[in-house]
Amino acid sequence: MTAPFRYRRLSYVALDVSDLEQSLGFYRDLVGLTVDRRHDDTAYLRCSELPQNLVLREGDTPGLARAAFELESQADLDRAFTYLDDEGFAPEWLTAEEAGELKVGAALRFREPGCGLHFEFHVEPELQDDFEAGHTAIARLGHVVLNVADFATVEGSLVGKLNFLISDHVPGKIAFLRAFPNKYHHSFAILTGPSDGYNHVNFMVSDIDDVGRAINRMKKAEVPIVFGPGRHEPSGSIFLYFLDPDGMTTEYSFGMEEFEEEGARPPRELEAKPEVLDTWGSIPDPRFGKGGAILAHA
Ligand SMILES: CC(C)c1ccc(C(=O)O)c(O)c1O
Ligand SMILES: [Fe+2]
Repeated sequence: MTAPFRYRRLSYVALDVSDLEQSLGFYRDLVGLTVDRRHDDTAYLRCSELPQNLVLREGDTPGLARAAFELESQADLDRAFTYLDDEGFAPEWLTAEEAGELKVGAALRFREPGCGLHFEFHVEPELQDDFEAGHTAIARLGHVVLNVADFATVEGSLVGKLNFLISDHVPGKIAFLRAFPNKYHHSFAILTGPSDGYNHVNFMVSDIDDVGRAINRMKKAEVPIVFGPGRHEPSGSIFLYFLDPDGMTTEYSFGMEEFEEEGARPPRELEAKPEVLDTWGSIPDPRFGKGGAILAHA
């Protein structure tokens, strides 16, 4: 462990979409998120007690604008700022107004140079303890995945500098990363690809029936299902992937391996073969994980 800060969890992801009304309808009515609030061209949706798990903004290019992680304390955030600055990540504090819009106590942002993604670290999100799920028992925002052209550099930065631990990997091709000391098998993953891009966002559901019901709901709404249902070997989860109105991929998954902070098993080296991605034998549609850029702006 090199960096002097501890993650609490993946808090939210921000996507630019081509048509806010259309995407809002998709993530609310089909994925099952709740719209918490809207300001101008931006909507804040949630599936948990956090003030947002997905931020949607209308923009010219659909894609991933940022991934936001909650750190354990203000002291972690302060140490992270100094460390990131020293390491050349050029972090910037959000203004009080921006942090207020996000309903967090304080926040910083920086751009990871290897993949170009903006990361946000924040603390003290305003929690709504009586939050109730909609038609789907989404437990939490699970993970976000990127396609990266320079896999070794990005993996080196995330693991060597930003406190992610490898839970499992296909060496040089896929890395499933947990945000230490968060217990979930992965909150972030990278796949090698010809160019940098957004692969998918995942929501973890707490009932296997939510996956089954989603198959029929998506089919009825003519939403393309692009992979699954199946079971991932790495995390052990049952999954389903489908496309949003801009062709960006969303995953539902049920179940995931958890790790203790101390004494966790070492990372496994997995083979680069289709059965690792789905032990039930389905094959991804060519559109899986292809829609959406990693955006130059946060
Ligand atoms: C097919 C993608 C890259 C994938 C593979 C495995 C898991 C898992 O073990 O949970 C995922 O979540 C994935 O998105
Ligand atoms: Fe996933």
